[in-house]
Amino acid sequence: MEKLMIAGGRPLRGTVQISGAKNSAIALIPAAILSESTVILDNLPALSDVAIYTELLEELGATVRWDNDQMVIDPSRLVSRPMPNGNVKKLRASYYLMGALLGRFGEAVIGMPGGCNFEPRPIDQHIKGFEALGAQVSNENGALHIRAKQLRGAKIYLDVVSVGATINIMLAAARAKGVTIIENAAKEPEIIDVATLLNAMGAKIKGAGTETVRIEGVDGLQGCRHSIIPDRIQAGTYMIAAAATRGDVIVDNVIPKHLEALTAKLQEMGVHIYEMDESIRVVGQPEYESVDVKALVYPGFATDLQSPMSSLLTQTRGVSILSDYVYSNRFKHIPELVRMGARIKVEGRSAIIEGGALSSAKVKATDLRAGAALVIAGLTVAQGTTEITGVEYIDRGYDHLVTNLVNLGAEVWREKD
Ligand SMILES: CC(=O)N[C@H]1[C@@H](OP(=O)(O)OP(=O)(O)OC[C@H]2O[C@@H](n3ccc(=O)[nH]c3=O)[C@H](O)[C@@H]2O)O[C@H](CO)[C@@H](O)[C@@H]1O
Ligand SMILES: C=C(OP(=O)(O)O)C(=O)O
Repeated sequence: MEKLMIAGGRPLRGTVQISGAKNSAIALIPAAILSESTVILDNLPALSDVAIYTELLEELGATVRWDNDQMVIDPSRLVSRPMPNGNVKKLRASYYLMGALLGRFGEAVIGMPGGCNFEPRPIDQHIKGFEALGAQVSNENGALHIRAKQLRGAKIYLDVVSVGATINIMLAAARAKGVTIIENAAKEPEIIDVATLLNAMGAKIKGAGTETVRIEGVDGLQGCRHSIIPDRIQAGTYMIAAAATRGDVIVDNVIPKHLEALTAKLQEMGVHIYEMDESIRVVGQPEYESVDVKALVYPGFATDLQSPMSSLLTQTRGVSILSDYVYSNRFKHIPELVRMGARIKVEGRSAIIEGGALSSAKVKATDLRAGAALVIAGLTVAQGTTEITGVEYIDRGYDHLVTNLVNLGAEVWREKD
């Protein structure tokens, strides 16, 4: 096991290149198996979740070649083998194998997914969708058995706006007979990315990115080449880190529109932001106003940026209220920030954050974005060294983190724990 060491207090300065989006990649890789011929994914991030997904596809019989930021997936020999345990339990997104295998073979046996455990992550809406398409679903010894003689298009109204359910239903419906309409669908950019890949494979999907997605099922899908969208959460994390360290950073290879909720909030605090076509420059200021932030479904403020944002809010000169309306208990990073001297109280789905300087401490990342929050906090601390354990969570979502931060002038390194 390794730990991350940060001697903070240095403003980040320079340019950081953002890789492809984790939350797209972990849906696009399973989506590729709906095809019977080779799919090439470009702009792939070098993340542990991607490595685990590669193994999952290989266990199912696919041939996968992953070189730098490109993955070549040949799913022609893939079979729908039961996957009750093992790698499926290591990541939340293994649940996309349910929709993909169901779409291609009419059956899937997949263990209940794992992933970052900040609070329960139900999949009832995914199951409701599969059932509406004509599948029979049963939970046997912790694995879902999903079978359909023939998937048939249906109208599905999601009770909650869910990224995972929207994508999973799209995957299965892509090869159903007839038309499926998903109402109250999630609108995240990663959903558009999956629909773009599927359409390039020959699917007929319209409306991805709106609350109504229409999928006309087709008999077969073929290979294609697709480039993954930039990771808006990594980009947002570097933007927040630049502001928190009073730095001056160009975050490059981004789609600025995907970051609008964050940009607006940073501007409200007093951070200077300059948007260009594919990059955003963030210029930190000596003092910031406190603000209230509500994490919501897209295009609202992303729940994945809520934890990193909490560290920045400790740098204001007032009291901020940070609420999460997607995951009401996603606050496991708060006790660790308090260990670093932050004055934060959690009340219901909100953290009440009083501005003030932080100090170095030994802290633990308990999930991916909690880890990002602690990195940002550590970067702001001028005295001493912050030690962060639980680096394996951070590796799920931030590729080349140490190199990127060092290139921006930070003093950060990894050590054996
Ligand atoms: C809408 C939203 O912001 N989704 C985020 C969520 O996606 P993720 O796909 O994990 O979560 P969903 O979008 O599916 O869930 C949104 C909400 O719906 C609830 N729910 C979901 C599915 C279901 O079957 N039943 C149910 O009740 C969840 O508990 C949650 O409160 O976490 C990901 C990783 O942190 C983020 O990248 C996504 O942007
Ligand atoms: C928690 C996250 O990932 P996952 O949903 O894949 O566990 C995240 O991206 O912040």
